[in-house]
Amino acid sequence: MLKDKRVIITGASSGIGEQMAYHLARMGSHILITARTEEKLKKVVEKCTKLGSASAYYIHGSMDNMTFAKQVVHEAERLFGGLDMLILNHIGFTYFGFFDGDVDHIRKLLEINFLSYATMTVEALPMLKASGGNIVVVSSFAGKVGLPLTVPYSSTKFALDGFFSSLRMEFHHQKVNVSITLCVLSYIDTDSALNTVSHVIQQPAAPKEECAYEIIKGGALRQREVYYQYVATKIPMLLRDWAPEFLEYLVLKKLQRGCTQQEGMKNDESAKELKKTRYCKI
Ligand SMILES: NC(=O)C1=CN([C@@H]2O[C@H](COP(=O)(O)OP(=O)(O)OC[C@H]3O[C@@H](n4cnc5c(N)ncnc54)[C@H](OP(=O)(O)O)[C@@H]3O)[C@@H](O)[C@H]2O)C=CC1
Ligand SMILES: CC(C)CCC[C@@H](C)[C@H]1CC[C@H]2[C@@H]3C(=O)C=C4C[C@@H](O)CC[C@]4(C)[C@H]3CC[C@]12C
Repeated sequence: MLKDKRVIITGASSGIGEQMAYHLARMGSHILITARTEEKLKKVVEKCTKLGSASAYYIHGSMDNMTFAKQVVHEAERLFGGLDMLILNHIGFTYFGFFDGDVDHIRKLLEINFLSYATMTVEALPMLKASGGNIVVVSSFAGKVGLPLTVPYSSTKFALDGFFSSLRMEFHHQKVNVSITLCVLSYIDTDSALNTVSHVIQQPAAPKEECAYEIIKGGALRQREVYYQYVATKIPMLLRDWAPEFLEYLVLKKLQRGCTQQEGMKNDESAKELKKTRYCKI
């Protein structure tokens, strides 16, 4: 289904985005990837070409700049003459820890994680309407359920649900033949996730390769939502709607247990660990 399709993937220099690029390359798609780090993008493009992509290009820049967000879409138009799939996946740098009161950080993160998604969607819509294409939005369990330690991040992911779920309904009503797939992910074993939270979160992380495949499949099949890993995200979603207090109790109990363990730490090494948990890169 994806052979010769023209696809943009954002945040594809590492992690799930990088894996999506490799899957699409094997399927023979035309690929335009983007992120900030040019050297990494170059390597991903080289690998995509070897894997069999119909063509592979990159454009580097930061998604806190809406002019750049639009430029990425224009580049696809220039290179491919149209677009079949827009995969929105990048996220900006944030901390994994208790909310520190920094509202400017929320504003900045909203620009990268949310406003650039809306900007690219608006810009790409004429091409997607012409092709009857797909918009794929990578979100998180933290974009469906409020979780401690992720206040700014979670806010941006909830915003995506509001924007894209509402837009999807308007598309149905207006008979716009563009699908919107929102992906609700659990903990995935990307380097950045493992570096950030593996010392805090005990549950195992799911494989990024399979995760990337499920996201692409959901987009190509025009599913409204993708849940990965299915059980780890779907069961708590049922609790969210039918027993919210019970879900909150389970999450808080986990957090409480983690904090008690940390408070019990006395030596220097453990104190360092605690500091890491409060202010970590996401
Ligand atoms: N891993 C996980 O456990 C989970 C991940 N997700 C979601 O999956 C998606 C991918 O996550 P993951 O693969 O782990 O993340 P990574 O950190 O591996 O990848 C993030 C990508 O975004 C790029 N990026 C970072 N800052 C900017 C910026 N300012 N402008 C443009 N691009 C930027 C990075 O490249 P560069 O630094 O070169 O710009 C990189 O390519 C995200 O939407 C995330 O929310 C959801 C749930 C769990
Ligand atoms: C029923 C539950 C208690 C389920 C809990 C699920 C928890 C463990 C899952 C759901 C969403 C996940 C976070 C996420 O969305 C994105 C990122 C960005 C990445 O760079 C670093 C890891 C991080 C913070 C994930 C950490 C693990 C989270 C909180």
